Amino acid sequence: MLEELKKIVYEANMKLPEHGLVTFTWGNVSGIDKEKGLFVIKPSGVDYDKLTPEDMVVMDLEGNKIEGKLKPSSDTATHLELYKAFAEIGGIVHTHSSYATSWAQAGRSIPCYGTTHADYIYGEVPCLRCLTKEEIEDAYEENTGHLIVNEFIRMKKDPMAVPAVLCKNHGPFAWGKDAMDAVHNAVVLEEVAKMAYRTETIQPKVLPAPKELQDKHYFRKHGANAYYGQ
Ligand SMILES: O=C(CO)[C@@H](O)[C@@H](O)COP(=O)(O)O
Repeated sequence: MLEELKKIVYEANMKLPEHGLVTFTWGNVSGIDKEKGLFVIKPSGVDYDKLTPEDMVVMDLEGNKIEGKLKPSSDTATHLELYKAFAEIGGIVHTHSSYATSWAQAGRSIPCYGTTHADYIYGEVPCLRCLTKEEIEDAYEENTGHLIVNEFIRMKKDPMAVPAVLCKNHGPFAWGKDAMDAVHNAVVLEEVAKMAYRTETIQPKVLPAPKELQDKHYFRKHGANAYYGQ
């Protein structure tokens, strides 16, 4: 079932250690088949060097395992809530990548300090609050998904213009139009987090890049008037 998607999601997962975004098994990637209403996700706690495409787990949007001999990622319910809320999302990545997680642990959103960030992410990468005691104790992963969805709606953020978020005291989630695009955005997020940290270290009083510059770089690559590339 979904052999092609399993292969793509497997390959997307393997990009995480390749890009230095995961230590041990600290991350997962999923991808959705929107027509079938099914998504494929990495199994929980399986070493990347032992992972195969056949190990990928197929889930439906009600949280039922449809195929796979292994347990799905412990973060499956978070992925599920994002897929249910945002139809544009085709792939999701969760990691504990070092710089993005450091910002999340500090409870800081990542300001847009330059065009590297603005080329991919419109405005800051928001850091959301930590879950409450009740939210943690009851359906933790599902509540993480609810928080991301509710906060994006409250902040009127388009998830395709801001394809990443930081969960306080936890770490980043990134997403994209498919699994590989989500990995691409997770790599960008980590680079941007690293650069922002260094920027504040070199100049603690630094301000975000001018709005006009952010707009120019974001919109020359995205939307109806984009002209970047071939
Ligand atoms: O957040 C955590 C662990 O704290 C998980 O996201 C991470 O270890 C990956 O878990 P899975 O192996 O996908 O279940």
